[in-house]
Amino acid sequence: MSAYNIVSIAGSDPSGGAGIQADLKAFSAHGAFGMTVVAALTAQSTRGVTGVHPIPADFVAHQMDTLFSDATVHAVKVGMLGTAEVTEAVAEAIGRHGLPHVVVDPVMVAKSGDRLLEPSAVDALRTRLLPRADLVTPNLPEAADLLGEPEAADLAAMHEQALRLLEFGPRAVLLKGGHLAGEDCVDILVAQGSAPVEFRSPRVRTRNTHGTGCTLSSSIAALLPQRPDTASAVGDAKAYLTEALRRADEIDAGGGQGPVHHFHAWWK
Ligand SMILES: Nc1ncnc2c1ncn2[C@@H]1O[C@H](COP(=O)(O)OP(=O)(O)O)[C@@H](O)[C@H]1O
Ligand SMILES: Cc1ncc(COP(=O)(O)OP(=O)(O)O)c(N)n1
Repeated sequence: MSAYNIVSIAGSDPSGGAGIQADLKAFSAHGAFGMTVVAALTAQSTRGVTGVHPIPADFVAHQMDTLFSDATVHAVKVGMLGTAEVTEAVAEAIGRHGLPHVVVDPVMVAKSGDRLLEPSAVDALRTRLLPRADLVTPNLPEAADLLGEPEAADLAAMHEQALRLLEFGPRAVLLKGGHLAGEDCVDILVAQGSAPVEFRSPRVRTRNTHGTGCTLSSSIAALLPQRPDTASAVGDAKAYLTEALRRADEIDAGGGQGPVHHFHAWWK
């Protein structure tokens, strides 16, 4: 019997590399039982997003209420929400159900450049959802958008922005540095009352980085109930992701930017 039920509240990526499909794979890879609340549909392949179809906010809330009135949930990962209405409904239901270990990946734009959150929803994300998050995991463009300032260009600026993001109310911020140039990919974890922690991994030279943010945040959500603290969950999740990137070229899911290898530890 699996000890942990982890829920992904996120969008669907039919190509399987990001969104709820990636989240379920990452949950499973970490020995957790995955559940989903579908918050948006996309038409998407490794070459990009060709369409977004929102789910009515009341039906997203209905999925949450139905699931949480039955199952015990040990952690939650929130990803693509698409609209302000869905963002508000998810934030409200998280509060109403008192969900534990809430990891928010504030998905705004895919690596292909396609917009996944309508611009008018950024305020709801900032003011309604972030205060309910135990951990928020923006990449550099998302952090800049949330703060309304230019993207951090070095580690010092990343530290400053991570601390300013804490002021929106999450208990911790993991600012991801994959978009900075350099031999290493460095992410910074800050939390109220503790010293910042840097997580550094060698940059893997692969084109197949689709879904790295989804995979990292869902791995952290799966590990939080299994680890003594957030830093330990982040460190183990990043090590898993780095290996998934090293083995990414073994998967052939299309002709564009492909997925990471979620099951690198099992498939020989
Ligand atoms: N080529 C790479 N090699 C190793 N780690 C990477 C690589 N690209 C991104 N990462 C790591 O993947 C995670 C997500 O990356 P990032 O690109 O910053 O966010 P997103 O996928 O949301 O755009 C971070 O831990 C980052 O350091
Ligand atoms: C449905 C869906 N959700 C999220 C994303 C973005 O995922 P992310 O992990 O940030 O990866 P990239 O798109 O940046 O490669 C998505 N594309 N689709």
